[in-house]
Amino acid sequence: MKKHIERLHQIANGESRRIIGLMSGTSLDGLDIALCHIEKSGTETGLTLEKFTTIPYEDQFRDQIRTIFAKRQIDFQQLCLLNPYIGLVHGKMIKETLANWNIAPSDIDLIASHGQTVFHAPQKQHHLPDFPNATLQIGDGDHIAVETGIITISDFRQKHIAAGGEGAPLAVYGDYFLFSKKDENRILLNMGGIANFTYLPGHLDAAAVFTTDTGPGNTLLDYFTRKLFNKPFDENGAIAASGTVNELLLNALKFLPFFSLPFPKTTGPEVFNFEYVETAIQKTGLSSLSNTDLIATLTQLSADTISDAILRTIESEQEYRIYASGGGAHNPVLMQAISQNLNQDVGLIDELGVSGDAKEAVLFAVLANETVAGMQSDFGKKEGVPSISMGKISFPG
Ligand SMILES: Nc1ncnc2c1ncn2[C@@H]1O[C@H](COP(=O)(O)OP(=O)(O)OP(=O)(O)O)[C@@H](O)[C@H]1O
Ligand SMILES: CC(=O)N[C@H]1[C@@H]2OC[C@@H](O2)[C@@H](O)[C@@H]1O[C@H](C)C(=O)O
Repeated sequence: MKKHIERLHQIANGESRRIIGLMSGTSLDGLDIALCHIEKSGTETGLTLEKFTTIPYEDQFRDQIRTIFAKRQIDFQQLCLLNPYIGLVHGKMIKETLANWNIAPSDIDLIASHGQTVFHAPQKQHHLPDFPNATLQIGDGDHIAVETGIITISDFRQKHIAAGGEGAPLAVYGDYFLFSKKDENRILLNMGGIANFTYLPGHLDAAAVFTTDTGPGNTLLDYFTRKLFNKPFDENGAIAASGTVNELLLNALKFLPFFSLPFPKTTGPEVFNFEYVETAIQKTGLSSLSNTDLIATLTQLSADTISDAILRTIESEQEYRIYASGGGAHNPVLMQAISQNLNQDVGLIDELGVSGDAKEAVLFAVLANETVAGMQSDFGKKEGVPSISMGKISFPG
């Protein structure tokens, strides 16, 4: 309808935009909602995080998603039902949050919805030569738009794949626009279910920006903490701190094709799951391993594989500073182990003015801002960072 196109045109040409960024990641902990006020675009992007909240998922909702999450065999009807249902639930969460904030939906220009990743299958993982990289996020954008009355941009990852990427990590774009700093080489490390980082060179050349997943962040920790301790996660690393790293198992866990693939690469819980750890335990022939030692070992695995990936990216002697975000930044055992491996303090992204818990949701708002109001930014020919706009536009009526 013409009125929607005209509204979009108006939003695109406005001085600034109010965009709600949404993120519901691989940890399935809840929906992050970041209300952002964004001026301009690209490297001139000016961001103010007006409000942020995380709406925790109810157990039943999380369990529904888990029936299909990162599984090769699923009930196809369940997938079909969850696609609109997640969109609807997210839409309701946004409406309730806006009501709590006393903000009318008509005062919001756009919603940027990541959706729920249910399967991630880069070619390096599925090994089927006739098929491209693939990834699937559900929680349909049309449902969010109709439920909230707000124009919604969603499904960001498909264009990245169409342009030669693996569909992730996408944080790199917003990282570059918001956090590049002249004369400081920066590593922005995000530790969610899966860990990834962006390298931002101090000379600011976009063509030298680099990003990759590194492997597990919290996904294995969460799984085994749930299974063995009946807790959702290892709060403040307390369990890991009470255990001892088992070097035999640690080495067996590192013996995985993913870790020897060249960078950049992406992954997910399709690889880093119960079977992966069980296979490694069996290979070691360990007859007994305490539950706390297992958590300590998995924490060290995340720390070592993150540190190793950073060291392989950074040229020796090059100075750099690390800023961490995501739930893993709240785990002092994980943070300390990375700091020890890299022989330097690991800072928090909060030092740069954005809360580490909000960062990913903010970055999707920035991606939507680029889609609607950006001039094309040129990231050169770097693998994994195609110079494209992303997301599909859903109108509310
Ligand atoms: N206080 C804490 N101590 C230890 N770990 C924590 C703490 N708070 C959060 N976490 C970890 O952070 C996880 C949530 O992280 P986050 O929300 O960044 O992940 P996500 O966005 O779902 O994942 P991804 O970025 O991979 O998509 C929790 O599941 C938990 O493992
Ligand atoms: C397919 C998918 O959802 N990948 C996520 C996941 O969670 C962390 C890591 O793996 C990252 O590559 C990505 O998310 C962030 C937001 C990204 O695209 O930058």
